[in-house]
Amino acid sequence: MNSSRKIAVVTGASSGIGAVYADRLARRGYDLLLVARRGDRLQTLATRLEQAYDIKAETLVADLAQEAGLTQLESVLASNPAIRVLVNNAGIARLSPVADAPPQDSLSQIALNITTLTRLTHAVLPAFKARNDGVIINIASALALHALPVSAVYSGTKAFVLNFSRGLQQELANTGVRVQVVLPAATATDLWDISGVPLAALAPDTVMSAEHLVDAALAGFDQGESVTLPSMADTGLWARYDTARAELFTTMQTGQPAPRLLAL
Ligand SMILES: NC(=O)C1=CN([C@@H]2O[C@H](COP(=O)(O)OP(=O)(O)OC[C@H]3O[C@@H](n4cnc5c(N)ncnc54)[C@H](OP(=O)(O)O)[C@@H]3O)[C@@H](O)[C@H]2O)C=CC1
Ligand SMILES: N[C@@H](C=O)C(=O)O
Repeated sequence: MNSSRKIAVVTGASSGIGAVYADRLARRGYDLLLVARRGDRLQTLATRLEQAYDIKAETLVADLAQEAGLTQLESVLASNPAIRVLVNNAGIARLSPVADAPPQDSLSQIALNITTLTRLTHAVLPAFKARNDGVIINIASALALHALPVSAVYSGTKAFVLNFSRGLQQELANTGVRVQVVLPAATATDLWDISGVPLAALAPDTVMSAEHLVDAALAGFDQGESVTLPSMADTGLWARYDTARAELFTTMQTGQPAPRLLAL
């Protein structure tokens, strides 16, 4: 993924994983469009990266959970032919039982983690396909594969990101457009404290740094992985999981109720 003056767009670049993606893509020679709500942080990062890597970094201050901000970024993505990479990273977690949370907590996760990611993908795909070139990196989560009593909605949104990405990978298989989906496990970012579960409550040895996470995810990209679990050492585990998943799907195509479920 080296480039000469192509633009990478990183959503949620004002902190955490997105800020590290911005750094690493700048290091690879990309110009950047950094997007988030906190413009001061975006600008500080943009200035640092321009100086460090001799690239151009622009910022777009936008609330991607609101129509105005999302539409603004969609039109940039659809109209700037230099954009070759989209990192769909912006996301939030609100970790609590559904019964204890206001509906807005669920809706805000669905809006940013699902709707925004989907709309931004729609916005870049026509140009990527027409050029037969482009990269979309979607940040899901280990919780795409797992649900906790406090993560029903968050896990649901990340399961969407995983399945959306895997469907897209098949749709784009015969094109030059690559989609990578990344499933980080716990990573040391601000997300936790904002989510309602403090980072300090996690066992430190279960938490990866954002730098290690992004470097591992990009190493997975470079090695051709389409689904990257950055903290998973045994790739055979994923292979077995995915084989079992595919077998399950195939064996469900019987057109008949399973024998145990036949009415007595
Ligand atoms: N940390 C972890 O353990 C894990 C994180 N992830 C995923 O990684 C991604 C990045 O999160 P992470 O770096 O951890 O968390 P951070 O809270 O550090 O970063 C979230 C980013 O999203 C931006 N953002 C939040 N809301 C909006 C909005 N409405 N409009 C635009 N931008 C917004 C924030 O910027 P601003 O507030 O300035 O708008 C910030 O830049 C998320 O998708 C998350 O689900 C996945 C697995 C594990
Ligand atoms: N963001 C973390 C939990 O809420 C995760 O995705 O693991």
